Amino acid sequence: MRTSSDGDFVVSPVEAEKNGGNEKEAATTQAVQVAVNIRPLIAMERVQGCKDCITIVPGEPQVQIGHHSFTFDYVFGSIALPLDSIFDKCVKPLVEGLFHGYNATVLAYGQTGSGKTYTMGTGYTVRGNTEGVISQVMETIFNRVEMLRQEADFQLRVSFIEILKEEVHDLLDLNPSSAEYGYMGGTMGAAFGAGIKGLGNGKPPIQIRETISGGITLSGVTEVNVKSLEEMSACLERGSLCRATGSTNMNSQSSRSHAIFTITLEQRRKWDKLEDCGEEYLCAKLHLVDLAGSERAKRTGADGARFKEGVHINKGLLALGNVISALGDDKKRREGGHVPYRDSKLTRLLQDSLGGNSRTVMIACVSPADSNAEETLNTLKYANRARNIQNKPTVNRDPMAAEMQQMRQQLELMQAELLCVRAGGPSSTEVQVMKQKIVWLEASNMDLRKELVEARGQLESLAQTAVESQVERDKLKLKLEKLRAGKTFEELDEDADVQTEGLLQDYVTRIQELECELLQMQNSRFPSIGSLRPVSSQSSDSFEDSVSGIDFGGVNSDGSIFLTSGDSSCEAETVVVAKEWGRMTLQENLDKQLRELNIRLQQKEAEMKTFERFDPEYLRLQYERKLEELEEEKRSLQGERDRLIANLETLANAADQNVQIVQEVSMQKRKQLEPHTQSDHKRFSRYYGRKQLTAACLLTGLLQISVALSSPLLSLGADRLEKEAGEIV
Ligand SMILES: Nc1ncnc2c1ncn2[C@@H]1O[C@H](COP(=O)(O)OP(=O)(O)OP(=O)(O)O)[C@@H](O)[C@H]1O
Repeated sequence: MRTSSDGDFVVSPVEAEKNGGNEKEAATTQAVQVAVNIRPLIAMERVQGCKDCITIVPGEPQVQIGHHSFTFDYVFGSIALPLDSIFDKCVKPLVEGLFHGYNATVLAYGQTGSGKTYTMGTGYTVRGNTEGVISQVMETIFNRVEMLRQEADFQLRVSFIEILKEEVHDLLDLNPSSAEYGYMGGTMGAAFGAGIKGLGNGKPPIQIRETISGGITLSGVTEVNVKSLEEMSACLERGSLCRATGSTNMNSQSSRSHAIFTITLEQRRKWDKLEDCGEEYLCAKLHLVDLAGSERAKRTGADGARFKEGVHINKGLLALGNVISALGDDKKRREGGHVPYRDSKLTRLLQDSLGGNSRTVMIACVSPADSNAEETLNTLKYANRARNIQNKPTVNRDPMAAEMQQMRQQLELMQAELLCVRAGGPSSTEVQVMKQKIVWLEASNMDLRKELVEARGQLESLAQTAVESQVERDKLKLKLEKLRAGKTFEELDEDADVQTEGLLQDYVTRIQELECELLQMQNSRFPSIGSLRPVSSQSSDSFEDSVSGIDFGGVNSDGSIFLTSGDSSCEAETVVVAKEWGRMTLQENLDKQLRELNIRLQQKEAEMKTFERFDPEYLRLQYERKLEELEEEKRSLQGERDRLIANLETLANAADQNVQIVQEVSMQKRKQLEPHTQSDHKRFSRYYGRKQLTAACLLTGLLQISVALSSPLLSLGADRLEKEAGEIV
């Protein structure tokens, strides 16, 4: 992992490979970055005639000391990168990461007097050194907060502690406990020590604790909420003044403790900006660590308290070195070897920063003086090992806060829905569901409508067939009436076209009238026919039997038919009545079918209206069932029609025989009447001729009905009968 040109962390292919090619792991594992900061020779060193013992490879982050060569992530100072670019190159990306929820640590390490405090700016005074990393961090954070104020609410807290002789001290506690008082060696301690002495506030000492998620926290530490750069700077200055410092031969103001200035950044995304990043609550910490410098008592000249401090400092740094070694050893790490974090308070506190949930940069501060060459070499070796440490920074979300946010979002959604419902509208989700349902229902409704139109078309076609049959029936009936009235076939043909047109126009009214008429005829004139009328299911045999059992009378003066028994001279009238009866039957059947079809059509329309309210799948099934029923009925009707045609054929055969009988009778009558007077003969011939004509016309009409019902067989019979009728005329 190295920084890209714009300062963001990137994973190098080598590191990805090191992580077993696991992209996800590679993306979340980052090595500790190490920068070497070579301060210039200070006045004291110059006075001592020290020489620069560090060589820098131009353009490369490489340093050489003696015959040792080291490569780091960055090298600052001397002819390398300018010192003031440390923040931009190393620390700024960490500050950016802080706003994305990543913990970060900047750790300054080095021998005493190597420039750690100077670099970090932990010895900050508002009027003093403002060039250190911390002051730039603070400035950058507040600039960024100002920039993002529209998107999120930020809360900043700072804490400042030092670890002195394995004790954690709160540098921001205005009322330190008596236990802490004794260690107040800094400016502040000197200033306020007398006032505080013996006035312990009973506050329990700061303790290092591990959270459930494995993070390290300090219980009992003072966290100051800061709202401005000034407030934060004041905290830094206050803590810096309280920090234990002391004068040694190596550094007139040597830090006698490890100091950790921690900035905690909490951010809550504003509701309307949540979509941008998807994170509602983030909390990250930036530890700015200024370690006490390693020292050699011989060189620092420390004795007494200073010596003891030095021992503790070195002890802590040794523990840190062991942790770095353990973490930096690939083999040990793979084997899950023990990392001695608990060996010191320093390592315990830096547990997250080294090998844990943090992005970490170590700034190894070194003196270029040849007098410090041995310590510098040790520092570089130490730093070089730290480069192998792999951290696993993760975005810090507060699970409780995330859950709270989820609930808050739900609440807001429900409130919005409630408002919407109160305003009379359904919820947005419901609207979506309803819209989809409407689209689907409209499509299925359209299909059903199409099917309905087709079904109506079929029904209309059937109705049209029935109408045509009825029209044909009317025409035949009219012809029959005209023949009865004494008109010839030629006269009938002349009138046919005009009358057909008229018949079609008056179809509906005429058919009703004719039906009534026929009914009246049945009831008043031919009561016995009622007993002969076959039902549609009656067999042709029974029908034939019924017909053969009738004795027909004759024709009344008005042309109507009457019944009598045993009069052979009226057999022609029998045929006429039989044909009339057959035609009536057919007519009635057709009427019945038409009525049934109309009823079914009405039922279907009613059903369709009902079905529109139901589930489309249910409608489809219902409709399929109905279609099957219709198909079945259609087949039944076709069977019925076939049976009727067969009946008519039988009737036609019977009529054929009757015509033959009529002819024979006619011949006999003619022979008998030959001797009578011419006038009688003419009258007699005219009378029988008219009857025969009537019979022939009826036969023709009857067979035309058959033609209308698509019976090719009867069509042939019709031609023959017509021909015969012509001969009779
Ligand atoms: N980059 C620099 N330019 C000029 N002077 C520097 C630089 N870095 C450090 N110094 C000077 O070197 C001296 C030692 O610096 P500093 O106190 O920061 O060292 P230190 O590593 O913190 O020492 P200790 O561990 O004893 O606290 C100081 O006088 C400081 O002003």
